[in-house]
Amino acid sequence: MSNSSSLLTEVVAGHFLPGPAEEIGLAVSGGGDSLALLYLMAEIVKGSDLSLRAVTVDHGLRPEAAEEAAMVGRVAQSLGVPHEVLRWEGWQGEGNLQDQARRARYELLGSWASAHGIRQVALGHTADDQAETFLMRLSRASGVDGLSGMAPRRRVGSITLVRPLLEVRRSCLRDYLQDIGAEWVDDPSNEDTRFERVRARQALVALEPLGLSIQAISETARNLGSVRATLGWYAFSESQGLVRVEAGDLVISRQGFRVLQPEIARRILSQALIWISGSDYPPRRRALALALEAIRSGTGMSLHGCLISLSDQDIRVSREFSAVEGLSCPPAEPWDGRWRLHPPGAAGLVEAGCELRALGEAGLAQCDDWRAGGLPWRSLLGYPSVWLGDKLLAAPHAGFGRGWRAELIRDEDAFHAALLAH
Ligand SMILES: Nc1ncnc2c1ncn2[C@@H]1O[C@H](COP(=O)(O)OP(=O)(O)OP(=O)(O)O)[C@@H](O)[C@H]1O
Repeated sequence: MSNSSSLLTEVVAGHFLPGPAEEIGLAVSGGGDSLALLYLMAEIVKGSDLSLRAVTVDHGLRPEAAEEAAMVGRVAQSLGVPHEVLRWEGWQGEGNLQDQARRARYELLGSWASAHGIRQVALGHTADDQAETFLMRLSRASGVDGLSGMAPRRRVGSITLVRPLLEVRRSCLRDYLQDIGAEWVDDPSNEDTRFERVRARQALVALEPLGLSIQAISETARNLGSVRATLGWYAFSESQGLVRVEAGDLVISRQGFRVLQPEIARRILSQALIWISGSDYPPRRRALALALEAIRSGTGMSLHGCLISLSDQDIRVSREFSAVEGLSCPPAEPWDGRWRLHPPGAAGLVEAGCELRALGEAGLAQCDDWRAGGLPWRSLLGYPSVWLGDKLLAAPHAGFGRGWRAELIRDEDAFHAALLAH
């Protein structure tokens, strides 16, 4: 092994410290970076308690994709690594293709890992990817969170995504592949200047003479990552004493919120809106600034499918009725991604044809005892209830219909913990 490849092996191995026997997942596209990762990891696990399992997602978008996936399969086999191909067939021909393909890929990877009991999945992102992302985010005037770029480890549901090459240059991996006589595939879209990432890559070449090197930019992203983690920690620690869950609402002490540093207040409010709405993304910075201003001046507002309302003591964030007005599902399914309703009785039998919907004014008008639960009227409109056609059968939060029980899927701990991760 040459000096440079033993250094590379050491860098990658540093991300998988010795521990109990474990199978590590590897997402390999067929591109040079993740293929190099496959070779390096195969070297690292030799004689250790670690084993590997590789996967390629075929998005079915390019005719060559199936052959590329088969090529990865051949390499994996030659290294004694089991390999599978997962196919994505979800493209409807509308919206942002790259974004949808990426989301689908992570979803497929997550279910694949869970099905194999894999807890860590390694990805081939490099320092170049990090610098490109930084530049793209800079053009959107991102804050600390956006500019921190990708983290070397990130927990997503029950798996941890590991990026052992985040400090390694792409050119270094190409040299390594050439040294060992390996082949890889260059995706033609990597040259397509219609993509912002490709334009960022070209701009980085132009910036290099100014000293704005990939190394320097990815180091800046790393430094900001450490600031992001610190801010997340402060937001987490403040939120423990300030925020509580009341049924499905988040209630924040107004007095405590008022004296928070603006950045910490922004993080807590942003996370509250994500937690209630179930959205993958935070609200836009500008919208969030308006909401913070509305809270400061004592008025509420609607944002991100949530209602922010104020009382003398509290800021209450609840689901906005209009965001869930048309939502219905069978009683056994989660409603709005955040509620499970359990029917009365041990057998849990449910009348045929009934469904879960938002309570709304029509439902609430039938609930004489709605005040007993202590939730404000406007919040209650967006709570789940059980209907048979136009007939309200149960509204557990409004004291209507016996025996039905509502359970929150994302609990209070999940709210606080998410502040650490974002
Ligand atoms: N189709 C895919 N199947 C499996 N893993 C993938 C796929 N596409 C991307 N990945 C994973 O995500 C990482 C980053 O994706 P990106 O789109 O930057 O990679 P790429 O340019 O397609 O390939 P590479 O990073 O391997 O050169 C890859 O290194 C790989 O680990």
